[in-house]
Amino acid sequence: MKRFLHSFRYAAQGIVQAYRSEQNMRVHSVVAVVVLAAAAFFRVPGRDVMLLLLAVTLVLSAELLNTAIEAAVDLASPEIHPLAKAAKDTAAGAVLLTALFAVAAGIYVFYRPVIDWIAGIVS
Ligand SMILES: Nc1ncnc2c1ncn2[C@@H]1O[C@H](COP(=O)(O)OP(=O)(O)OP(=O)(O)O)[C@@H](O)[C@H]1O
Repeated sequence: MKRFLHSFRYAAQGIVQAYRSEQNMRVHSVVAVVVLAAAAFFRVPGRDVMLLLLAVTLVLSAELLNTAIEAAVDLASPEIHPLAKAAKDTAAGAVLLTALFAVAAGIYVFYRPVIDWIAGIVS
């Protein structure tokens, strides 16, 4: 049980460390809060909120893995090496893919509510 609780503490330390060192983590988190606030404002259905939460979780998880890979590569290969570049660029590619999914999910969820909201203001 104690080891189990320790593993939670180490995981939390990893997340805090990523927030301290990675500006992208902070930017993605601010965007996530704004998106979830917008979901509350537009009263989007529960299943759409779950889709947004999935997108947010994917992006932040990919960013954490990217941070871990960057740290491991910098430790293993502080000098310039094509494999170091491949590892870092591939990890960054994973973040990009999840971010594109998040944009697609955002358009899917907010397109209709935003159109209806604008129509309500104009009419
Ligand atoms: N050891 C290395 N060997 C070869 N290319 C590297 C190496 N380190 C970094 N690079 C190249 O430089 C790019 C930027 O590397 P860096 O470590 O600054 O990552 P970053 O994505 O900018 O990190 P951060 O998210 O902290 O800003 C990498 O994507 C890679 O193409």
